[in-house]
Amino acid sequence: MRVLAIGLGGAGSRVVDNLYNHDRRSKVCCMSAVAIDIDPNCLVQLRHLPDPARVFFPRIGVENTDGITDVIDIEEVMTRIQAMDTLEIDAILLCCGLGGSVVDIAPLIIDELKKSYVEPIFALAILPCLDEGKQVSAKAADDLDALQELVDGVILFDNETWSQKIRTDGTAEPGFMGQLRRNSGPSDPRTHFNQLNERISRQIGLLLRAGEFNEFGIDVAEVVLDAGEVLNTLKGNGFVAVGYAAERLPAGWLDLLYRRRSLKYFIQGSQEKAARIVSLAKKAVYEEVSVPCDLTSADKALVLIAGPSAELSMKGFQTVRKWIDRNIAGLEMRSGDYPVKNTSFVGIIIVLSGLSNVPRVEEIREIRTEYRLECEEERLRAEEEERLRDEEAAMSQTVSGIPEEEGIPGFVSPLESAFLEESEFMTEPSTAEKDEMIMLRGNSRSDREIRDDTIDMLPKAERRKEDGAVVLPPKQGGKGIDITGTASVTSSMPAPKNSVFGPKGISIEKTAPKDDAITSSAGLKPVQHPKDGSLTGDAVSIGGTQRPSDGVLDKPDLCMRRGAPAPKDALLDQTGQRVGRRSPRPKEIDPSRGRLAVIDATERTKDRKGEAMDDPGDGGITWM
Ligand SMILES: Nc1nc2c(ncn2[C@@H]2O[C@H](COP(=O)(O)OP(=O)(O)OP(=O)(O)O)[C@@H](O)[C@H]2O)c(=O)[nH]1
Repeated sequence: MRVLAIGLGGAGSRVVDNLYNHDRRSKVCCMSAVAIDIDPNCLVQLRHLPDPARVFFPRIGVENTDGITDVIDIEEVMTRIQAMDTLEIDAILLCCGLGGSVVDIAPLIIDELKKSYVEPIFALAILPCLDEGKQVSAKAADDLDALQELVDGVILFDNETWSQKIRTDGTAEPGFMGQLRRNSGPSDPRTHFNQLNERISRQIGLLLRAGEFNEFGIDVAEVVLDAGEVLNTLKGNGFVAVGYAAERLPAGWLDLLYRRRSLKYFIQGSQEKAARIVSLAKKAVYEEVSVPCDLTSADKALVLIAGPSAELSMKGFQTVRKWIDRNIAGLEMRSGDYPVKNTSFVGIIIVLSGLSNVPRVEEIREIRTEYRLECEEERLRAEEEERLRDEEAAMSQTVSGIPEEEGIPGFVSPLESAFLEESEFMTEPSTAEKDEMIMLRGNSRSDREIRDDTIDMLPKAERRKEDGAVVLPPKQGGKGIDITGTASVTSSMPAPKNSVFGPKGISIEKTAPKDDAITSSAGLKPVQHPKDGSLTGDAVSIGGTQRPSDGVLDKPDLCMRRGAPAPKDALLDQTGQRVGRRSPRPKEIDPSRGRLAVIDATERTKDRKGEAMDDPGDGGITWM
């Protein structure tokens, strides 16, 4: 049949070059060929294709091979193809190495070819070797899937199988040449590819020439196999395997004379010929097939025997036909002979088409699945590492005091938190706490009466309602807590060491009491945990939860000390005064700090002024 062969990339170009050579050597000349590549070296090294058939697209401005479709101009490719002699072609054959980069343009070219040609398009797809890596195999599986959808049939050739076979055959070869090959070690890639391409050209080339003949080398066939039958076998969108086996005929004049003379030898000879065809057929299917496959999974088959017409045993041919016909899954079975005059070889081609069980295809698909999983794992691992790095960076920033990035929560341990809080507390002005206390102060105003009645230790006449003392709102369902009473006891003593009365007066919040009734104000702290001995007396019971009835407290002469045991504090004992009496102001502490109201700086100023003006002689105890 007449074929337009298009080679894509390095592999495709070399294969087409070799096919072209076989076609020209057979003098059948049924092939037009073109090679497309982005590697100039590859095109230059082709040995048989004419220069116009080599189409080169320089990779200019494209960094990686992902943009191969940008490098190769499909319109230019189509122009070059249409300029060739393609008028009488029966089919288009696209040759490419799967897993490469140039094969990526195959779908685009096929689309364009379908617009211009009605002839069937087949692909000759070369599967990569396993040692080329999982990525190449995975891409090969993708390429294969893409091609299978677009073309009428995919002829598979497995580099892995044939590379191993060539190595084994080379080392097993007897004689001097075999010894030479064994000593020379592994062949270089170019020689190795040439050997592979030679195999491809024999298998596919002979098939393409079936039905074609020339006046010099080809006899008339007994069972003619025309191009249409070959094409019908290949069609069907399935995978195609081509088995090819050949044997050199015994040579020499003596053998020829002996055969002509002896009837016995003639009978033996015809059996040998039939047996040769059968053994060649088995070899073609089981050993020399382009891709190992399951014969019984084939949908269609074609048998073609070739050689000198005298050597083509019709008996053997029929036996092979029956054998294939019985074993394939489908019903389509075609066969023919291809007599060649001037050859010393007998060969057979068996085409198995519509294959559903090709182990190597399954293998590269499994490799693809594995590879994708590995890529996914790799991606997840990279993301996890990235996340951990970010977290570590955020933590180190937090620890070193660098503000965290917005939106990224940082983790601070309780110890660090306390440390930071302490630092802030020691350095910041107490404005925030003052605000909070101002709010409490509002509450205290509303309860001032209660406070005054509860803990007044001074003569009532001397007490002012506007003395600025703060009283917490009464605990729900019960008793009001008098901060003033509490504080008054404390303030009568020298400033306690407790941090509650730290220099800034803010430590109240830091040592917040546990009692839920006083969570809104830290001012109760000194009452609950007094460290000063003076707090063990009357003042504690006053500032505590015991609330006397209003009627009792309204008595003007009521003095808490009278009902309580004498305080143990030596200071109080010495003075012999009532607790409620003003004591000298401690020098080191601003007297106003004894009151909760002093937290607010402005209020404190006002209060100080108010005290100075309105309440100058309260005896000292109201300063707190
Ligand atoms: N049978 C055979 N296979 C080949 C040959 N050259 C390469 N291959 C195989 O084909 C696959 C694709 O290789 P190439 O066709 O050279 O790749 P490309 O499309 O030119 O693109 P690059 O990946 O850039 O080289 C490789 O993985 C090989 O397995 C060759 O000459 N003969």
